[in-house]
Amino acid sequence: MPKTAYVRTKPHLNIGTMGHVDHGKTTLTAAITKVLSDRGTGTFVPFDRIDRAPEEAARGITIQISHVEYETDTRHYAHVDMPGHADFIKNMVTGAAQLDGAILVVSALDGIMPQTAEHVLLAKQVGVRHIVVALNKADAGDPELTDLVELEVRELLTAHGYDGEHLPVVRVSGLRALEGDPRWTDAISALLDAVDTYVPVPERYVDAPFLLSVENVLTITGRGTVVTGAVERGTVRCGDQVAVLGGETLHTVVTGVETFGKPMESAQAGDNVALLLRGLPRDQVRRGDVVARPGSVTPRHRFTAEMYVLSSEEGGRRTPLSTGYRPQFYIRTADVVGAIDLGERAVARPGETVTVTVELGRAVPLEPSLGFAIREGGRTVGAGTIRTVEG
Ligand SMILES: Nc1nc2c(ncn2[C@@H]2O[C@H](COP(=O)(O)OP(=O)(O)OP(=O)(O)O)[C@@H](O)[C@H]2O)c(=O)[nH]1
Ligand SMILES: [Mg+2]
Repeated sequence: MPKTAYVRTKPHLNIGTMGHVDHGKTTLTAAITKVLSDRGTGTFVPFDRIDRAPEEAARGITIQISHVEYETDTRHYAHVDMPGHADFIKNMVTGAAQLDGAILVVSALDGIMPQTAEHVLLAKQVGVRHIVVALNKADAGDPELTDLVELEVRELLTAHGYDGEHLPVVRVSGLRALEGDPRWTDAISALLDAVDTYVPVPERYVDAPFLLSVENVLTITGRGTVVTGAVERGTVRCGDQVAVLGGETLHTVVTGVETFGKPMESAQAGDNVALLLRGLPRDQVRRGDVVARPGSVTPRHRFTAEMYVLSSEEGGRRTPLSTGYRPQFYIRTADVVGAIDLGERAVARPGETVTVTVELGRAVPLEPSLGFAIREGGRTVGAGTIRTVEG
């Protein structure tokens, strides 16, 4: 079946909803697509199409459950609504989401809750530079209480290094907007205007060698193996030779490039894409592998980094960690065990920033200024930035 090609007419940005469980992220995401489909620049994606498991999505090669796409007058957006708290953590710390900006959803009825704070902290650590706040459920909240919630949210954001005083806070009701109530569809438009104006178009490294960190691997019957993810840098087009860096380095050719089910002539840094790879067996590539221009990156085991150890209030450890500690490292979309060496320092206490040397259990492409998070027993206990790569 012929498909309409993707035509790049507006800058593309990646945004997403974050916030405490049940504060209305998915409802708001659905409401945004509804308002934009009424304006004629998007397709309505109902709640239950956003909130579902990836295996259930069988259409096209780019379906990623939690991604929806839409356009405002000035931009094309890929919007990721992470289905649950665990997915949020995973996507944020691995950089899979690669958000240029985020919509922090806070229920006007409940105010700041533990995951509100945790998501703000993580967003800051993974380099999300711009946050717009949606005070959701404003239809049901008392306006004075909502004022207090707004103050509280602004303070939280300021405490984490965001411009809490000035950043946009918009009162919305995802639920009422979905029902078509004009007061609340207008509020969604106001939220989108705030995102359009407050989140700048980021600098894209389109001239750098191509690199994509694999988020998902799919098999399309009759076509082959497809990898999905966000292009971190460079450009890629059909016919390009690429290296797949995982266990061992494999060489292949890109035979299809799509975004949201539409073929593209060329994808560039920032785009969410699916790449069809020639003759690559499904079991030869997995989440966390890197697809890159051949010769442009080398997998490595060892690096030094500055690392922040989360305090227990931030959901981190209560006890210090010491040399020999072996947490899971989340680097791009990869998840790999690594041993920490603190050098002359005996221990690192929660709340401290330390310099560490890390030896990973498996080689992955590394480079200075790349971010990572460390997790143990299902929670994030630290986050850092690579300073030097050693071998
Ligand atoms: N009154 C009111 N209720 C809302 C609004 N938005 C969402 N809700 C309700 O809040 C509940 C949670 O909404 P979701 O959109 O699933 O929340 P979520 O943040 O995506 O939840 P998780 O993905 O589980 O973290 C549902 O029962 C919604 O109907 C709103 O604007 N007003
Ligand atoms: Mg949800």
